[in-house]
Amino acid sequence: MKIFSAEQLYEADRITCEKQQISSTDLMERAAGQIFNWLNTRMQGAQVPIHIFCGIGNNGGDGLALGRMLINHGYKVEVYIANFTDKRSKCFLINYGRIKDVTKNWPKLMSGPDDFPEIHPDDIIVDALFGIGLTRAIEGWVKELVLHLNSSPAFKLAIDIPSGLSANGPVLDPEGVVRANHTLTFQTPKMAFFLPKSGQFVPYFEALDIGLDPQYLIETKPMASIVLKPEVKSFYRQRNKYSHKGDYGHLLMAGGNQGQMGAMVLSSQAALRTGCGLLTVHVPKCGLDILQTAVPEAMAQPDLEELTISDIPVNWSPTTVAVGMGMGTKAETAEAIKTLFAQTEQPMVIDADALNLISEHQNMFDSIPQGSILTPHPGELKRLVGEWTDDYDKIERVKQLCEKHQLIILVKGANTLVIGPGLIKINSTGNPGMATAGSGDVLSGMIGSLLAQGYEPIIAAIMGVYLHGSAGNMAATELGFEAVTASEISSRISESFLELFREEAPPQNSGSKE
Ligand SMILES: NC(=O)C1=CN([C@@H]2O[C@H](COP(=O)(O)OP(=O)(O)OC[C@H]3O[C@@H](n4cnc5c(N)ncnc54)[C@H](OP(=O)(O)O)[C@@H]3O)[C@@H](O)[C@H]2O)[C@@H](O)CC1
Ligand SMILES: Nc1ncnc2c1ncn2[C@@H]1O[C@H](COP(=O)(O)OP(=O)(O)O)[C@@H](O)[C@H]1O
Ligand SMILES: [K+]
Repeated sequence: MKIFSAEQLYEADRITCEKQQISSTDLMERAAGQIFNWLNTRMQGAQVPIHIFCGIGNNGGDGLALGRMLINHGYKVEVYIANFTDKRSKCFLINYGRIKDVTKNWPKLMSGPDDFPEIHPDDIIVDALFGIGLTRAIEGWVKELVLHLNSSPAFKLAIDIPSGLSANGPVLDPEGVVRANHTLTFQTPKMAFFLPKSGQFVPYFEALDIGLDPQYLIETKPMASIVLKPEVKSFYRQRNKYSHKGDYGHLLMAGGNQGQMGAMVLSSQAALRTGCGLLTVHVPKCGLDILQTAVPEAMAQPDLEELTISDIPVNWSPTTVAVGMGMGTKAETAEAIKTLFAQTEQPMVIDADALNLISEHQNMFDSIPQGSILTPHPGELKRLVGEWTDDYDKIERVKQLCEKHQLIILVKGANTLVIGPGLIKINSTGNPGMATAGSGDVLSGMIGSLLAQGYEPIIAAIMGVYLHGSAGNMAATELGFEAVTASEISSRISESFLELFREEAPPQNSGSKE
């Protein structure tokens, strides 16, 4: 599913009106109609007071149109207008006129806190103050209005986007954002819904189809896109009946040091469960017994050193390499990584301490094989790209690095981003239970395994992140967030593959007869 910027959505609106020969007020009517349908389906005429707070732009126009539709269907509605300027949009004015035609209870013009209404906890608030046209932080008494709404426990429904959030820009004032319980957004979700600083204001959203021009939506390159099951399913490659383990790649995994051998155990198990044909694990001598005992399927290649990694021989040409998990950052390890990069041309997975070493020796960037996948967690990412000012600055820094060195870099967390040259993919699986030690090691093993099986690096990254989150979701469903461990995620990798092919149950017809 594509994510468009506010600018692209305005363009889509314009083209839609042009091609479908409708006015922007007609399009607004369609949009408000979709919100009305959503509410009407759920409320079934219930006389719960609905307070609609409108701004003076088109988001406010949506609110007015919705108010009219609800009034026409007998709902108990109060409409308020934040009358902070005379500069009202055309569609707002048209709908302001139209609502006055259907009710004597005209919208109440608010010009300060004295005009704020009391809201009962069981009422419903509709937030139509600002949409994607927000250009600056909400200030003055309008901000006080936002605080007033936020102080109410009433259910808050935001139209298009919670007021105070920019569709694709940083949060300007976290206090001045409507804390909506649910957001009904038009056509496609907005970037803000998926990034940590702004996403927290959008706990639940639904995208309502308002019939924007399909050709524009298909042909326009989005700013990002969300990875959903059908896309991942389309990447999956069926196994050939006559295949053998040599067909599924030989992954070399290098890492571990005294006290952190578990990382390699987790990665190795995850790699095998993700389907690579052969796995060789390169660990310091002290890790040999641990690995051979915990992961009997893997071959082990001991380092020359007892406690750390000092060389990673690849003269036997593994299909690909995943390096860095629990590896430590000793000087001899840095040398081993440099040699590994110099001797390898194929893309590899680079994680954890290998990333920390690259941060310390920035000239190593030049020798990373092109197409490699870097899997930093937020701390490692900061060391790689420097301190960012906001989520968008973070993305920009990562994009530049990807483009400069032709790399794929993950921005891990809720909604992990997979960023490659010219592309941003947003993962849709995963949960806070996955914020647990070793969960990233499982992910590196999975991506390394997919890479070894011949999936293109960008596909391996997207697929690995999706399946990892899906396995985490199944673990959380069974265990609850707190009890999710990296091993529990790993043990559900098989389920995450099977789930790709599970058909959704058809909707139950509650009115059906026996
Ligand atoms: N046909 C269509 O186009 C459709 C559009 N649709 C709807 O339109 C919405 C976008 O509408 P919009 O562009 O009118 O912007 P909106 O968010 O209502 O506010 C803009 C106004 O607020 C002002 N302003 C901004 N920030 C401010 C601040 N902090 N404090 C104070 N003022 C501030 C700004 O003033 P300015 O920045 O120019 O000074 C301007 O006057 C979209 O989200 C969707 O709901 C749907 O109906 C589908 C069809
Ligand atoms: N709140 C969250 N929601 C979804 N996924 C999360 C969340 N927190 C962490 N994760 C996922 O868990 C993994 C954690 O990786 P990382 O921090 O590298 O773990 P470790 O270093 O312990 O192996 C990442 O894949 C990340 O996307
Ligand atoms: K809004």
